[in-house]
Amino acid sequence: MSDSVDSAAVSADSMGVAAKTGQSGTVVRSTVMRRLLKNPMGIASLVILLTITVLAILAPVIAPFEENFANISKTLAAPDSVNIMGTDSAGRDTWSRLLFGAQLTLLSALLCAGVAIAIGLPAGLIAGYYAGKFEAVSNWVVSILMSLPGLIVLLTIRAAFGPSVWISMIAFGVLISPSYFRLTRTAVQSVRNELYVDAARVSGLSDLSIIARHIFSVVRAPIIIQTAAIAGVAIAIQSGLEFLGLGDPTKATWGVMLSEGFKNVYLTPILLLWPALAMALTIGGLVLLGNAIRDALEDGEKIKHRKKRALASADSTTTDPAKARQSRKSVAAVDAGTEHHLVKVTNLGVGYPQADGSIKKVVDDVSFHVDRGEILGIVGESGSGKSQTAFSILGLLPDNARIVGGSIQFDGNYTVAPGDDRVSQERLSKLRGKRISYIPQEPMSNLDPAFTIGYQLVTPMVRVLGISKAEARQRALKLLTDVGIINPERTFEAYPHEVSGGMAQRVLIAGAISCEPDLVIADEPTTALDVTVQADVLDLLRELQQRLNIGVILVTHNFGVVADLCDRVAVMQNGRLVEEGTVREILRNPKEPYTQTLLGSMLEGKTPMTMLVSKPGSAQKEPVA
Ligand SMILES: Nc1ncnc2c1ncn2[C@@H]1O[C@H](COP(=O)(O)OP(=O)(O)OP(=O)(O)O)[C@@H](O)[C@H]1O
Repeated sequence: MSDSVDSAAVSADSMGVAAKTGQSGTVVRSTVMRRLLKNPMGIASLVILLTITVLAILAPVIAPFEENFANISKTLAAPDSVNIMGTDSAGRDTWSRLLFGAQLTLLSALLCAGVAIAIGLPAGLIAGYYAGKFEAVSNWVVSILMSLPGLIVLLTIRAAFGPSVWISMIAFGVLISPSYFRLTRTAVQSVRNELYVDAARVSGLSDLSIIARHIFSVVRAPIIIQTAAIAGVAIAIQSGLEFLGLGDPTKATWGVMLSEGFKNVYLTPILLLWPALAMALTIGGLVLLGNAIRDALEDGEKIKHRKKRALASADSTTTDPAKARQSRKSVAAVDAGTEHHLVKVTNLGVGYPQADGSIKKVVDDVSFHVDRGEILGIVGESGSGKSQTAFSILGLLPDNARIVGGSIQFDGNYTVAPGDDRVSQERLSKLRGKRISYIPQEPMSNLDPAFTIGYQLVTPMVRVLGISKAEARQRALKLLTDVGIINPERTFEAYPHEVSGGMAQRVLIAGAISCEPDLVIADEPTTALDVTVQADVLDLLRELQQRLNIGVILVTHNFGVVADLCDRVAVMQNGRLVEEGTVREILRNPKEPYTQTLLGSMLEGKTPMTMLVSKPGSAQKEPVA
């Protein structure tokens, strides 16, 4: 193992220690609530809101009078020992009405925010993640809702259904739901194309799991802030309607009390003070709480998954992974009459529609195959179509990409059948993460920063292999050891930012082989790594491929990597496959001028390729010359 990996492991070790001791610059392992309570803003808002909530709940017990009990012999009275906040113009006790008003105010704010979230959040998640027609229709509905004059709609509803606070708040919740929709959709769009979302898809997670795990965690904090703000607005709107005399006169609410105080402002100005103070404290408390929770959540995400891990180790249900694997494999039957290879790409064409209606081909008439236990290198300069070919096999082409010809078979089954214009996601979702896995180019961008490495390894295994979390944890630790990570326990607990690029790539390799795939597609797996780590990662890849008898497609622009690692090589230029053969053939006798140029640029001024010296029983190749 290289020094760099050692030092990376050491630095991760030291981080782990620091995390435990809570030193600055490290992840502080505390609960969201603890973080909230460390924040003066959090404490102040919690004290205010909890006090108001407790008082509202206990109103029937602690209020000295019924909300509408009127003592007409004591109107507009100043505070005394019986009526501690005085009475209104009908002789009703202000303190009692304030308490009952708190109940109604808080519940109506909750109802309004709940309705808005129930409509706006799922719609925003679906529109942001899937886009397409649903997004177009949602945008249309949202535009209509936003163009409605809210106050007039509320007045109309009040006229139609009577002065019910609940109906007004449901209507207001619907009117305000576009704010949740837009917030959620924008947040989802910002992460939808992140590599770690693609990686999650490749690891076999369903869309629902990806939305719940990777996408929802991004929108959660803004939603909480928004909810605090919207609850405050709901209180203000509800009180405003009641202040205008449009509320239910039989109910004691802060808006009605405000109106009552306003009418008597010259006689008893203090009547205006109490409901105004209650509203200001509640709305201010909500805003402060929203901000404090947002701050706490930024680290709280990590806590949640520690708890999940603790539950995982307590989980005793186990399933035999070998059986799970066997049952998975039995699903894939070989189509009769097809020449059998692990992957067979036949005359594949991929294109993108252009503004003038034409389709620009970026992969054109490409054919090759890969079998178990062999490594095929796809080599070519930047833009030659290597990644587009690999993404066609993985089903990760962008939405606007079109299959313009040919077919792809995996283990005899078509994932792209002749005549298809898109990769069948339905067929591929049964294979991705289970039988086909992916090692990406940029290790850091392919790990979700919000989840620990262990969590990201365990989740696909539980799902795909059907094993318990405890067993998946054991397997993940073994895999981390297998890929040369010195302290697997610590790496398992670490977040992606706590490990080096080389370690992150090892983690992704561990993830790629975790569900015992038949095919691994590695897209420039060493490009983003320090040169000192590249050789280690390639060695690891070769060792695992031989031990597990996996088929590998290695996308690279580097003939040196091909020479060191691959059995066969396909050379691509401008979307076309110009030459294909065994590595020895191509390196010894390149027929195409393009291949000769590529080889020449690699060899020019370089020392002889010592890695090509053959060793009996080894996978290394003979010298070029
Ligand atoms: N979403 C897209 N829309 C239109 N053209 C695209 C899109 N993605 C890729 N292309 C084009 O497809 C061609 C092949 O790209 P591809 O990513 O496969 O190249 P590559 O050989 O993998 O290069 P690199 O080594 O730089 O990744 C390029 O000309 C590129 O501009």
